[in-house]
Amino acid sequence: MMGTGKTTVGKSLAKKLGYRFFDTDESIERVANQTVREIFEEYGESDFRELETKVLAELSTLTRSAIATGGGIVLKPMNWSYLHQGLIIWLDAPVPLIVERLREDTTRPLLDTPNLTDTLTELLESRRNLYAQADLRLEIEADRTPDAIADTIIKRIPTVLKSKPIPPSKS
Ligand SMILES: Nc1ncnc2c1ncn2[C@@H]1O[C@H](COP(=O)(O)OP(=O)(O)OP(=O)(O)O)[C@@H](O)[C@H]1O
Ligand SMILES: O=C(O)C1=C[C@@H](O)[C@@H](O)[C@H](O)C1
Repeated sequence: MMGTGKTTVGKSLAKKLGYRFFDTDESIERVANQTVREIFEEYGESDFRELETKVLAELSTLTRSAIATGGGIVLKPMNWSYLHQGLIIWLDAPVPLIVERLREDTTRPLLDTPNLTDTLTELLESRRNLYAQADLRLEIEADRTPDAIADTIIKRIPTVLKSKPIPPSKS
């Protein structure tokens, strides 16, 4: 979900593990040479989602990488086959915390709304069952630093891997 810390925590996680870090939004912006907002405005959400799937397909072949995805990656069933190439982590932050973090942010077109709390609540509720398909769910509390959250993830990875061994990749 937007603003839960995927990019911030993902970078910390990658550093601690000695992995590379990628962000699907950033990759999309590089490929399209446009911002996410510009893509939404010029071509619409559907074209953005297609680009997102293409980028995810490429990133999912990489090994030793932490990948922060856009919060809407869960919407397309096809994306799940790519997500399942890795270990999927859901950062489950409460709406008031996301509101606090994103109040001043204008980069997310789905949040162009007069009532951020209502919009985020609706979005989260419509996606909750999809996010719940993740391999690991972490409840995000306001006072936890990105490093502390990354440490918790690292501690819990061995247990998750017992029920989901990650297949070797080609690259
Ligand atoms: N643990 C944290 N403590 C304090 N601030 C945080 C924490 N995690 C993220 N933030 C802040 O919250 C904002 C959103 O974080 P971030 O961009 O990492 O979220 P995201 O899940 O990647 O969002 P999106 O998917 O919409 O790009 C940023 O300003 C970031 O600095
Ligand atoms: O949750 C979403 O649907 C989105 C999240 C952002 O990271 C971007 O991928 C885009 O703004 C859409």
